Amino acid sequence: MAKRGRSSGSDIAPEDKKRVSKDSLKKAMRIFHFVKPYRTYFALGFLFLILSTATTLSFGKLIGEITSVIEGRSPYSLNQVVSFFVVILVVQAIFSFFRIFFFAQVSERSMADVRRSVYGKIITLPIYFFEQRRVGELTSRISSDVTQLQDVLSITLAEFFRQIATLTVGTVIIFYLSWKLTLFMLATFPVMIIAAIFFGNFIRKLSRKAQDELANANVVVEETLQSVNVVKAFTNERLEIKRYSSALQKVVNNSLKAAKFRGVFVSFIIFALFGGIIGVVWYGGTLVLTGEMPFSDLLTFIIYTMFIGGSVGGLGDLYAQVQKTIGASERILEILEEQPEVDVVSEPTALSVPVEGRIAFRNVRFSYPSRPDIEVLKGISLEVASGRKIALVGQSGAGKSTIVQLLMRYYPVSEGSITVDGRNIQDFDVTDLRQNIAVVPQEVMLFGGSIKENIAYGKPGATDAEIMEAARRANALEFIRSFPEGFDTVVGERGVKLSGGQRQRIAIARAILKDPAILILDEATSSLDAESERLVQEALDVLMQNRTTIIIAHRLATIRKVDTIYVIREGQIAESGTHDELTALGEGLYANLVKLQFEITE
Ligand SMILES: Nc1ncnc2c1ncn2[C@@H]1O[C@H](COP(=O)(O)OP(=O)(O)OP(=O)(O)O)[C@@H](O)[C@H]1O
Repeated sequence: MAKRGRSSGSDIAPEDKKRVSKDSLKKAMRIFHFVKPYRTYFALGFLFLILSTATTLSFGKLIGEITSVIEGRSPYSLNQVVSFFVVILVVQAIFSFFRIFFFAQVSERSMADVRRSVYGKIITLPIYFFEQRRVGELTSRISSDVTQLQDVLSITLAEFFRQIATLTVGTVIIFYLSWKLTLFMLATFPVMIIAAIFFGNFIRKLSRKAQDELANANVVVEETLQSVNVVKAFTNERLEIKRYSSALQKVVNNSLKAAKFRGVFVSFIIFALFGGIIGVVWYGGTLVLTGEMPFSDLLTFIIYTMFIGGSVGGLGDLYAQVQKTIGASERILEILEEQPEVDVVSEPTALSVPVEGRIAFRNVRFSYPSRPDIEVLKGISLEVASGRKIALVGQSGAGKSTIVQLLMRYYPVSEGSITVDGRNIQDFDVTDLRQNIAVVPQEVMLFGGSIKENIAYGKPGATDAEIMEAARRANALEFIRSFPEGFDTVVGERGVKLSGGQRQRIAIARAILKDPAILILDEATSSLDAESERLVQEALDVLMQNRTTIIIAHRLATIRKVDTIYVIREGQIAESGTHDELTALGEGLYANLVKLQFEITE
């Protein structure tokens, strides 16, 4: 029944070329409301950031002071200054520790909150949302986009502040030391700033492209590992390696191109920086020689100039970080703003009146949101009285699964209505509705965990006795007991592989435990051996008792006893009636299907 989401390459990552405008910043800032609960930590972190930056900034002055002592122009002794230096170093270390400690508190906790919210939102979104996205794209929201935000909180923000503080305080200090030399030095800066902005932008675009290419390459890995059986069955290992290699080659080409420009950029900055320093040393030396400036001031000046140069160089990088973060937070906010279909915030309340399970489809028309031009259901009307059983038969692609997906409210109908107990399903709380429906799917999916946990998925919190009783009624007790660990046997990806029939009986046990008014059976297309078939059929008979049941039937032998059979053809009901009525039609569709299956099984 479950169809895999259609994936399209075009929507892999919404473009990230966000300009750092006032608007985009303001929008991205909304993500900071996740920081609010931790604002005390944040304030403390910031305080220590200011203190540690101030102590770092004092190093330049201290080195100047030591030179002053050597020149014999200081009232302090060398030991005094050096001891003070050591004290400052220790204090700086303590400040830095607390800065990191408090910022980590904020970033780790708030980002876990972001991840929780994003996951909570994603899992409650309607099915059609997942058909428009790749799973990899969604997981990268929770992993890499949030990591990007986390980096900003833990590193970038501190760096940004440090650079700005260094820039302003440093400039004030050097102005104070010698305005002439400062003006001389500042002459080199505009060149660097213009180059930084120009190159920075360009390099960022290139890196972004390389990142996209890497994401594309990862999609190959993800898809093929997920469906490794298919790859192997078609012996397409070589083909996939080739596909991955060519995707990787694109990554390498792009990254190398970006690296070339980054190399030019960095060497230019280094050249300009040291060129500036040489110029400053030359001019400063002249000032010292003419007696306009003491040598220790020149040394202090040079150290601060280096500080300032470093922060200007770093600002370009930080700008890129900020841009990336805006992109990341916009993508996260986009998901957070989606409309969920399930409310997980308020406690679920029990329905005031239990559902009886009367189902009616009235002239239901439907197109999948991903393919609005193709009408899959073209006016389906059917009724099932409470506790009755119907079967949907018809060729593959006729629309059988779609009918039950609409009943589950995975998608809204385009026209017409579906009612349960006379009430439109749109008016139900979606959780209430689905709590009253159990599905035994074609392909039973087991979660990694014990058999007990897998059965309890039908009713979280069920007691051991309830689980065992459900397993017994589902004819599953015997095979479960045959495992040495019994109910604690781990199944799923890393555990014991269960056979198709065993998995189905687990699904039946789940449904028995859930005890819903409405049951949907999607018959497995692959047939089981006679013994398994008997066990499953017996379990199903138990499960179906007193429940409204819709069977998506592939093997007609199993539906002889149902109350009404609906033959679906191209989204319409072509025939309906009991098995006997329909076979009596002679040249009818159902009669032909029966003949066909009969011939095949013969
Ligand atoms: N999620 C989807 N998005 C778009 N089209 C879909 C989706 N699921 C099914 N379809 C299309 O809707 C039509 C009906 O599919 P449906 O799965 O309901 O058929 P079915 O009768 O259950 O077939 P089968 O017996 O093979 O499961 C098909 O043409 C199918 O391609």
